[in-house]
Amino acid sequence: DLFSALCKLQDLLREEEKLQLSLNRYISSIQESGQDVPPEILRFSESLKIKRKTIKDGYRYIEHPINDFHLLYRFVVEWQSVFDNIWCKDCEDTEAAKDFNFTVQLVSKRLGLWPSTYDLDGASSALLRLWKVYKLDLNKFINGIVQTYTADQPMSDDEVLTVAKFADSVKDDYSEMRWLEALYKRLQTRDGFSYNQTTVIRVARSLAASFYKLGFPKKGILILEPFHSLDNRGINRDVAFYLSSANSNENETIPEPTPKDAMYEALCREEQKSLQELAKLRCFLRETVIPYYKAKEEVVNYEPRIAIFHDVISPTSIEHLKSVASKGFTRSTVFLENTGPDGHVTYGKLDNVRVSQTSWLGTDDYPELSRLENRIKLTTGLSAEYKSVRSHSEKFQVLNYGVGGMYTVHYDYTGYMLGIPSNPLDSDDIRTSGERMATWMFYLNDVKAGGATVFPEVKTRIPVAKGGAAFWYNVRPSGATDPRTLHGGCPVLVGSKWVSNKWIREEGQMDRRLCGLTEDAVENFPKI
Ligand SMILES: O=C(O)CCC(=O)C(=O)O
Ligand SMILES: [Fe+2]
Repeated sequence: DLFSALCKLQDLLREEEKLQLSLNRYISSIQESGQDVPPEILRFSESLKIKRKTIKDGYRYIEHPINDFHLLYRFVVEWQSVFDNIWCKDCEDTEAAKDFNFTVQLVSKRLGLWPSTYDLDGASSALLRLWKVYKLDLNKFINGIVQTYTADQPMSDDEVLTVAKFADSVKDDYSEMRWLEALYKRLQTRDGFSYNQTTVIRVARSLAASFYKLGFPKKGILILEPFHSLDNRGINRDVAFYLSSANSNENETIPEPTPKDAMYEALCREEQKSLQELAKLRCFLRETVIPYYKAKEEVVNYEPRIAIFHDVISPTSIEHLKSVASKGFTRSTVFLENTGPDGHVTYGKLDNVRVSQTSWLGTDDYPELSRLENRIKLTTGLSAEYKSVRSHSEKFQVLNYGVGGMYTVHYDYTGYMLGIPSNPLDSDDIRTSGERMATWMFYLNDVKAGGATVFPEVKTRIPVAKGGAAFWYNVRPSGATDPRTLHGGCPVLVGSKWVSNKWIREEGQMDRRLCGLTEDAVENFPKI
């Protein structure tokens, strides 16, 4: 979906300006010829004027989840209905309509794919995810408020209903109820609220139905009570139905479902280590082979050791990485076997567990990146040299997550050890390089809210800090994979997130990391 693809949203924002200009031309030429413009088109054009006026900085606009939702909603629902209105299949198009349709076709060509309901579903799913993971106040969220960041407009009633309907479609009854409830509350506090308004009735009935679905018919009856005097047939029927299934021992509160990855989500919100454990963590200046260079190491977990190295990449290198990576972005895949309908097996597939854009950069194409490889070697003692066969490391993988972008918990190791037949479809460089022994991950920007890297098995959290890097071993000194390294990237709440992975392989580390004498040997790190 487009929701978390930053550059795609920027394209939409830019192309919308062209559509807007063209629509204005269409309206004035219809008016000049003395005809009437359909009122719904005039209404849309007026509201668009107001919405687009506040977009001064397009980049800042799409950093907010509610703005992103607005943008996609406009394309999938509102613009679509304008097109349907102006485009006339069986009649002779007027010059004005022809001109407008021509612009639409041009824009459509430039965008490649027009945003679809699939993308809007992705956007709804992202809003639900952010609300749940960060336990956002829903009344504020639908009004566009996330911490100190406010969207240009609150969500419209129809937009909130879209998210509730999506929750219903994926059988997330609890979320559907909460979103309808928040909308109903908002309607109640609005000037001119009245029980006989069609929107109010519609939302109240949907809310009552969702209470019923959750097994709380009495709450449904209570919601519909103020509407009794209307003597509305539909409402009366609903109430009679809920009455027939109500029983006296209905609970007061509706239990909130527990999430599948509760520790991941808790860590995304805040650190979960006890104060005693936190008190033992230390920062070190780690000696390197260069006498005057000591690496700033902050230990965030001892067993297994997970560290942040601060200030290991300069702003210039960061800009360079980002700019070359942007040219080659594709939607990230995960390393999964995927059997097609014809039985043909491919590796890597699109999946909602990993929502980001990816680009691979090697020293074969960008020799200047060897300086960064040297920096990693200097700091970790491991060789990060990229080679076309028996490589010591993989290419730099640059990732860009937009709002809602994330990577659910996973292991970085592949299960392919040195000397063991590996994925035959891997390229020569890494097929011959063994396991992903260690992960080095540069943080290339600051994220306004969200986006931490978290390790649920060891209750460890790495907040994003530009210019730093995270480092840990995915295998023990013996070479056994270490499941305690389970980790994930938290959803971006506001802003965007840029990181670059460098996976260090077994090959080439022979005399750099000692294997120890026992199966469970650990490195002799300084300990507190
Ligand atoms: O973005 C993050 O914080 C984690 C990324 C990650 O774990 C990966 O790309 O393997
Ligand atoms: Fe990872």
